[in-house]
Amino acid sequence: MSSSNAWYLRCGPEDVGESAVLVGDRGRVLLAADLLDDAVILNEDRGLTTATGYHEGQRITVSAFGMGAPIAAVVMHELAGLGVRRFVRLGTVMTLGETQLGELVVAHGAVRGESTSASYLPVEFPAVPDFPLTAQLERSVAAAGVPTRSGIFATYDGFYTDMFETGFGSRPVAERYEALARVGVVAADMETSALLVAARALGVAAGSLCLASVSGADNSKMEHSARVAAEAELLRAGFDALATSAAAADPTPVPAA
Ligand SMILES: O=P(O)(O)O[C@H]1O[C@H](CO)[C@@H](O)[C@H]1O
Ligand SMILES: O=c1cc[nH]c(=O)[nH]1
Repeated sequence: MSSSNAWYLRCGPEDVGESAVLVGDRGRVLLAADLLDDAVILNEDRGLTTATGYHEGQRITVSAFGMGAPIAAVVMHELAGLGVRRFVRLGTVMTLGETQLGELVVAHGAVRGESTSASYLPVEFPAVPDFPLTAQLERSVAAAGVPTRSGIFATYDGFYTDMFETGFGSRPVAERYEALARVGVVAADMETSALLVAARALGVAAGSLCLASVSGADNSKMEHSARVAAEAELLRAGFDALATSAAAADPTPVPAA
């Protein structure tokens, strides 16, 4: 490892690819390491498990941040500092509107209901993904043949205040979700808008592709085995999009490690 290690990720520029996947659950990094070629686990400090491997000859780093926008932005910021140029968030979301459990959902933008993005750019700035990377995500999901949908996400900080009706939020959740669904919001999560804005500030490309795993209408969840299978599809589609985008940006074949 190099002497220019990132503060929390504790790895250096030579340890990461130009493409990265950001996941919440560290178990998804271990699943990703199984799906990638020649994967190496780099770090498990603070649960920020990070691995680098290859997909279609392209080097891809996968990092887990746990939950929430502040730490997701820390991980993106450190990876960008190490030289990562394109990011895809591969996570889970809650359904809004017509979105069905089990669908893979591509973000065309996100409502900035979290606070982290304002530390990067003022609230007037839109949370929008990189458009070529997003178009590639849509092609990769379509090629995988899994049910898919694209639309606007809404991102929040408060799991038990903004996303679930517990009586502690400042506004009824169902009322807000219905208003958002009426104007085309298809999913809610806790990181997408922060990552899209941070990426614009950091000068890197970012997109978000997530599995709709929890219903925003009644809080029902996908059954465990179906969810595990769908998460593998999610990772494969994300890897395919990143590898295709990397190959288009630099047509020189990358030798395996
Ligand atoms: O599936 P991951 O990537 O963890 O993402 C989602 O799951 C967590 C909440 O259950 C939040 O981090 C949310 O955005
Ligand atoms: O309930 C959920 C499910 C996925 N993602 C979230 O942020 N919340």
